Amino acid sequence: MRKLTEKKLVLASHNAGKLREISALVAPYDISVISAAELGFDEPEETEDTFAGNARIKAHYAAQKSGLPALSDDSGIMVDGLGGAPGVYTADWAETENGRDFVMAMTKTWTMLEDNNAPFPRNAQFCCTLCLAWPDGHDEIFDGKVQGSLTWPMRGDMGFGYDPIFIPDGFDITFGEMEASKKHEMSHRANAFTLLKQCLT
Ligand SMILES: O=c1nc[nH]c2c1ncn2[C@H]1C[C@H](O)[C@@H](COP(=O)(O)OP(=O)(O)OP(=O)(O)O)O1
Ligand SMILES: [Mg+2]
Repeated sequence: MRKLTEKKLVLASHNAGKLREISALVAPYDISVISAAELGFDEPEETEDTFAGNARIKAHYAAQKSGLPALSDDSGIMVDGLGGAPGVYTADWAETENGRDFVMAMTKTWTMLEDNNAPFPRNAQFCCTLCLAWPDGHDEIFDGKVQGSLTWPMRGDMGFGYDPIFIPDGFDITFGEMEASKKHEMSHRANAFTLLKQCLT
């Protein structure tokens, strides 16, 4: 396992919600971060069908372009009653002509569960793969998950994406209703980051 000796890191994401969360997770480590979005990098096409495959594409792309180590996040929600969909395609399900619409994507997800008469609890898991890549082509990969169930209607306006309908196991509030500091203790992203920490210390 390679450690990050550099004190500068590119966050290889264009998602403001993720950037906010990853910045907070990295904050204690005395590493200055800049996002691929701030550097004006375009988004590479996510052509793989696994979280790790797409995380690798994003991190290596930003590391090559910047000449700095880069950290990417590929994530999504896997819904049991939909055979694990939308999974790697979570962001794609929200795509419209006018950009992403997660209210539409969540409505579609719930409607499909209703149409399937899916039993309760409607279990789902958030998955996150973090990839730390260096300009020389080396990378380290870490996976995190959090189990929970889906609820309807949407609740809470904190967080992003599917947060308003996801209740993590052991709680009675959605990620949309949860303080960021609490989500950072137990989310899929936090769990992957706990493993990544070995590269930072
Ligand atoms: O904590 C989360 N809370 C709610 N929703 C979430 C979360 N984590 C991932 N998600 C959903 C929304 C996101 O759009 C998609 C991942 O898609 P994914 O391609 O990995 O990210 P993205 O395109 O939004 O940003 P980017 O690729 O620039 O990092 O899964
Ligand atoms: Mg993406």
